[in-house]
Amino acid sequence: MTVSAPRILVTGSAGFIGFHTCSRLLDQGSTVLGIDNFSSYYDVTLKEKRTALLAEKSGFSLARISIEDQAALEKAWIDFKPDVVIHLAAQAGVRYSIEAPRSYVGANIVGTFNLLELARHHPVRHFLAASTSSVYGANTHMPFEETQRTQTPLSLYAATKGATELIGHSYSHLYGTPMTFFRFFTVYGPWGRPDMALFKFTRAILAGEAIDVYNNGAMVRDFTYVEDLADAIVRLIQAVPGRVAVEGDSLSPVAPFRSVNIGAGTPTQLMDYIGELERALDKTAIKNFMPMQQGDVPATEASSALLKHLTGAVPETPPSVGVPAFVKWYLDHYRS
Ligand SMILES: O=C(O)[C@H]1O[C@H](OP(=O)(O)OP(=O)(O)OC[C@H]2O[C@@H](n3ccc(=O)[nH]c3=O)[C@H](O)[C@@H]2O)[C@H](O)[C@@H](O)[C@H]1O
Repeated sequence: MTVSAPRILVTGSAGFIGFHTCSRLLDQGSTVLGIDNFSSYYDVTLKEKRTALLAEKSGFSLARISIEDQAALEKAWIDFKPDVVIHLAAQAGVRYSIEAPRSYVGANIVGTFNLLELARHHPVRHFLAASTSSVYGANTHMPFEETQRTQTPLSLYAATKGATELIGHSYSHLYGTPMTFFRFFTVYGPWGRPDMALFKFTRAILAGEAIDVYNNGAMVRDFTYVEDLADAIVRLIQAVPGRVAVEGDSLSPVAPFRSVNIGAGTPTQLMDYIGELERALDKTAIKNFMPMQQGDVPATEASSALLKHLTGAVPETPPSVGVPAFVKWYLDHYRS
């Protein structure tokens, strides 16, 4: 699939999902401006290495700025003149939002607001932004459909992401900006985030250390392989919200705005995910079973029907393929 919009501004380009998204866009011939502040939330060398790979591709440029720095952001935006914006920069992590709540308000609320203000004054063809499956919060009706209520977040992380969807909707209504908010479901794969389960477990198992297994392992996640996710993001660029709703659509009745799940709809038990990792590493994990953590949700399962309607494809890579792919990358990256 080709991307007709040639100039794409991607925030969070040094991040896990930003890196994979930029990589795919550049391979398809787009011109990409990456924006990233290289936050020290996790190992900055990983972000530098991802960026070095992007810099080898033609069409990529980088602005090392924070989305909280409105003046710097505005200059970068005006100089680049994007047709499309893909906003992935965020303070991520569900459980860390208990420890460091203020960083979530700054990056997620203020940062997103700055970008929306720029889209208001310098219109783009499509503004796409990352939200999360965590917005479904206390909902228990599975699969999670985009038309469900999302008023019961269980963490500040989820609350800030839900708030950006609401703020986005108001701007889409007021200024006519076409907007799509992606709800990601536990994304994993090569170049992954060191604060997430797969990376933490791999490091611990290889070091002969115990892994912490929350809620005694009684957790379910609709894990999404990152290559599938990047493919869905790129396809959704073309699905500019208009006036006509498709079946099961979350399209706003008053604005060119929708939220869409990016998930496979094939949930996996946490213990099975750990089992895939043990097989890939050929090592049994020492397991430290722990209680439920504050802010966590016990289960997620995406309805992928809307994504299928909009793009013709849904994530298909199962953990039995994706987990070994992560392990191969991890061993190549850290053992060479
Ligand atoms: O889709 C989302 O809404 C979120 O996905 C991701 O959150 P999670 O689903 O929590 O991912 P992840 O850490 O891989 O934990 C996976 C499972 O392992 C459990 N888990 C985790 C760590 C640990 O040490 N032990 C453990 O049992 C853990 O309790 C969970 O059951 C993103 O980080 C987040 O930014 C957000 O986008």
